[in-house]
Amino acid sequence: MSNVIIEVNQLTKKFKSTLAVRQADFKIYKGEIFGLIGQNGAGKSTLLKMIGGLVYPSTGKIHLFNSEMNANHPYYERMGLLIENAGLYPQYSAYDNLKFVAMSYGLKDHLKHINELLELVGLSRTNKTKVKNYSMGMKQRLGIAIALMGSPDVLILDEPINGLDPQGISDIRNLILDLNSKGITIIISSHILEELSKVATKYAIIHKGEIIEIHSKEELLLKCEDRIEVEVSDVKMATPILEEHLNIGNYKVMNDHTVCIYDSHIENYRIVNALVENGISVHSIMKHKQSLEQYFLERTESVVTAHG
Ligand SMILES: Nc1ncnc2c1ncn2[C@@H]1O[C@H](COP(=O)(O)OP(=O)(O)OP(=O)(O)O)[C@@H](O)[C@H]1O
Repeated sequence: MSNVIIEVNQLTKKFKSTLAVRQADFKIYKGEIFGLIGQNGAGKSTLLKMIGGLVYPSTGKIHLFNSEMNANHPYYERMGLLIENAGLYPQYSAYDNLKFVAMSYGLKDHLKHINELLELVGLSRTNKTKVKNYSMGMKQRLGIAIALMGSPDVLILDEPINGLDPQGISDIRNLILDLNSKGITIIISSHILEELSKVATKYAIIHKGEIIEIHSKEELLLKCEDRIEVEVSDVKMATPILEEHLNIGNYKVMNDHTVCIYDSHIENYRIVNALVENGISVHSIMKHKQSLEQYFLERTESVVTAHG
């Protein structure tokens, strides 16, 4: 049996003249914590809304549990969503909020699970405290409890740590790991890679509507180690040599004298030899370990690649 829970093929969403998501293609496997990372406006929410059935794709397909999705598909019941705000009733307690959701979704059977859910998200001691007096973190945890109401197999969380204080972030992170250990596949978006890195097992970088890279955690960490910074006399003369003599396409010009090469297989001496033999002075060459955040920012700025 396939472990693929969600598969999107050539998924595109256009809002009038805005291409919010362009030809997204990926699979999410059972048990993963799939991190979607992108700057503001990159298309994260739109992509998650399409997967969650809240926005209809312009073109492309979504398969959930090996079935092609269409509007009103019953498989949507196997997904819990926290996208934008959870639509809480501020004048009521967490318990009452969950009760209202259970009633309005016709999930009467789930009423008996409310206390378990409150326990799970760490809100069991809030008793009659009104939601309007909750911290942002508590509201987010209640939003997650609501998303968990129908005992979903997949949980979609859009920027769940946005605006939270360090304690709130840590609580949500622990909750995500706990839920995942109970078998729930999680899709989570953020614009902070460093934060996502504390939970995600897979990373998709979305930039201007396009999924530009997908990596496992191990691949991403490896990528961050593989940056060679070369300081030369003239960077404009150096880059054609890197391309033509060493077939290096994945680099970024940092300034007039510095170029960063993102290629793990090339030895330093080959770079130095090629440059020097072609009349370029090499002032320094150094392998750098990059922070995840730097890596993400550089990927989503103007990284020069072989194909432009
Ligand atoms: N309903 C809509 N109508 C028109 N344009 C939209 C709509 N929803 C999103 N967009 C546009 O699509 C693009 C992607 O937006 P989206 O909200 O998916 O990005 P995001 O990565 O979630 O950003 P943010 O973190 O700021 O929410 C943006 O240019 C946005 O203005």
